[in-house]
Amino acid sequence: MTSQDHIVLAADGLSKRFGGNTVVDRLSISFANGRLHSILGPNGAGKTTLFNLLTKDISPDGGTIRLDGSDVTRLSPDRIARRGVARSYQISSVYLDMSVRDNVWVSAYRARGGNPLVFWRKADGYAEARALADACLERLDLTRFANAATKELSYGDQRLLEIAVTLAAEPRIILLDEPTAGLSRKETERVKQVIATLKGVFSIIMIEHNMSVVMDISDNITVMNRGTVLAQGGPDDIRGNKSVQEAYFGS
Ligand SMILES: Nc1ncnc2c1ncn2[C@@H]1O[C@H](COP(=O)(O)OP(=O)(O)OP(=O)(O)O)[C@@H](O)[C@H]1O
Repeated sequence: MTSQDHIVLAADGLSKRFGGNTVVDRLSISFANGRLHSILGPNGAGKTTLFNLLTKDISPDGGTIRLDGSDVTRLSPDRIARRGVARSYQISSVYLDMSVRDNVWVSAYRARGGNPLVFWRKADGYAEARALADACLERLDLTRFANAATKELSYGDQRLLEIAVTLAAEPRIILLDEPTAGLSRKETERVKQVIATLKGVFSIIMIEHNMSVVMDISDNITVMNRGTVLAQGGPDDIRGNKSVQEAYFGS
């Protein structure tokens, strides 16, 4: 077995209802180590709800979640995060008035157990958090903007900064929620290229509507519809899948 065969995160029979509405319906899915696994599906398919369940931001009504084979269904979001699962959100979560480096540094410092509000005391871990922040900026190709105010970045670079902030928690598994939403074609291309460089280093689960991004960089794709799995496979399998074409591409 190679390390890429190792299943880092898996859900089995996962369900979530809101009132009478079953939004995730006995869904089973697994994510392999170091792979980029995209989740596709029409609006309301249950993609974001699946993310919320995997990070335990909400609790399932049924089913189990396993992290490295052990049952984490009842763990808190904090405990899940401490075991290496981190998430970037659809809505921008960076502080616009802070410098680019400080945004990442705050995340690095907090993830290492420090309180960013007392950083001027130069508590233990300050220098390490700073080095980690700089490494995250480098990985996301943002080093040249480190001292700039975040509000001066293009929207595309702000989205990359959000990923840098996510990486500052030193996760093994990252969940990206529509990383190219609202970006121009050029910005989308840049974000796509940078995400591609994270493959292999991290296990990535990505909700994304942009079909060319998904097809170009994904190792695996799951298409969801009405809370269930409509199809799973590599980009070529999904492109050629008739029920996906009918349900999702409308042809
Ligand atoms: N907290 C909630 N309370 C009630 N209904 C909810 C809640 N969260 C999501 N839903 C409903 O669950 C369904 C699935 O929503 P979800 O956001 O998971 O879909 P999605 O596939 O991520 O869609 P999109 O692509 O539009 O983001 C929708 O009908 C939504 O209105």
